[in-house]
Amino acid sequence: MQTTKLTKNQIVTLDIIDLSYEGLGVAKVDGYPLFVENALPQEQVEAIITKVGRNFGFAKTKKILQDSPDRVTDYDPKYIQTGIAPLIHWRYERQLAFKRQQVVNNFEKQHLDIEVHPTVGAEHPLAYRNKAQIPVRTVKGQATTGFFRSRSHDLVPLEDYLIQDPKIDAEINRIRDLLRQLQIQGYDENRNRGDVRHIMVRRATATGEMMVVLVITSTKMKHLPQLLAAIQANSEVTSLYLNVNAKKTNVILGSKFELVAGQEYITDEILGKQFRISPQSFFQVNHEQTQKLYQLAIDAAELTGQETVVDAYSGIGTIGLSMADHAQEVIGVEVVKQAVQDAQVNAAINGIDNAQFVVGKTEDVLAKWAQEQRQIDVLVVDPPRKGLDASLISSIQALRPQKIVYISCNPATLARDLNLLRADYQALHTTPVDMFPMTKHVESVTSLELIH
Ligand SMILES: C[S@@+](CC[C@H](N)C(=O)[O-])C[C@H]1O[C@@H](n2cnc3c(N)ncnc32)[C@H](O)[C@@H]1O
Repeated sequence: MQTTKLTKNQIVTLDIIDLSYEGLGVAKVDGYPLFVENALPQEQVEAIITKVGRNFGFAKTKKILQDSPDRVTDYDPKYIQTGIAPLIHWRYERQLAFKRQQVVNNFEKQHLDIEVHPTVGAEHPLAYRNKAQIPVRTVKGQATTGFFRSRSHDLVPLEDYLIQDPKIDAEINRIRDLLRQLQIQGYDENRNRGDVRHIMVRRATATGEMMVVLVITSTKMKHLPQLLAAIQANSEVTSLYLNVNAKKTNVILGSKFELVAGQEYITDEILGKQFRISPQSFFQVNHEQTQKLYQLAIDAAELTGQETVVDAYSGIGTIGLSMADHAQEVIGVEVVKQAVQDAQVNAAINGIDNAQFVVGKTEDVLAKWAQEQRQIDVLVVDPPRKGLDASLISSIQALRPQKIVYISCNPATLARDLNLLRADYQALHTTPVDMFPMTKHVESVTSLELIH
């Protein structure tokens, strides 16, 4: 609670004592926490207060009075302002230690005593993202691409997105130029008007195949045939889709994808296997780090060839299919139907005949299997940020797989779930893997064993 009278726009001198999980510097004024943009631990900054809340406030650095020895100085502040790379001003080794510490802090909150290994860092912490969803707006009369300033919908024009595959950047810039030549307008969200809302591009790192999805407000827009023909003129675009989203909403994609040209999918390669990816399907965004993450999951499963492995939240089947050679059988469970169809095709193109994939919610499917008293030896879970459903924990306790491999993109829900499982499962260790360098996101693999 605020005891000192701080006010918005007040200039204060702050000693930064920590970094929040959001990547903001933490300072305290008479015990009142302030979260400070562009400030690092060990720094002293002059800052302007931007928001004063009941229990905490926000501030923005105006001047650094004392630098952290770990500060990186040669960066463009746009990458912090847009949230593209909120940790870019911190030495990469410090980012890795910070991510490990996030896991440790969350485990401590749940009184969990689990060994946390050092974060597995990336050799290429920039230019790694294989997927982009870039907003298109009209700025000064012409279609413009970029990123929104954090917590706003003000477009910051960009040409270099720093953490994206540069070939994706080039394609976005090329399409933006085509929009300008054809005088096609970007979306105006206040009036729900304009033609092109977003450009989504995915590029398979191993094969170079590129998928472009143009998100438009209506297929009746002017010059659409010319635009589509010009996009296809780049031979690297092997798949071109239209997605119509006419609604006044922040959701990027409409529900229907229409293939305009090329193949329905792009194909990437992970740990020597081919994976076809449809536009609706989840696919890990960092190719280099995904292979490390999956290898850790395979190692944690300690398969002998005899096991029934369940790959829950299986996406296009990447993890299950990477384990299939070492297991008796693999069953994937995934809620997105198109992703399950991709997974089935992926099993076939890799000549894998001991893997099947089921459409459904993991919590529903495993509840049914628990009732049927099915035998599962190894359960791999890779849920979204909200973690495991409470009912899934009960099903796991009924099914009692010998091993669980928990891949998590949110250490808070990971710690919550490990705590719920602790009576039945011992967590052996957790390894954070830096899937999203320069950002605050923390991915990890935890290995658990049934307590008999
Ligand atoms: C973090 S991704 C992991 C996908 C895959 N394991 C991989 O490495 O590419 C989570 C996946 O879970 C799916 N999903 C979300 N909620 C689900 C649920 N309740 N049951 C099954 N799948 C779900 C999403 O569609 C997504 O494909």
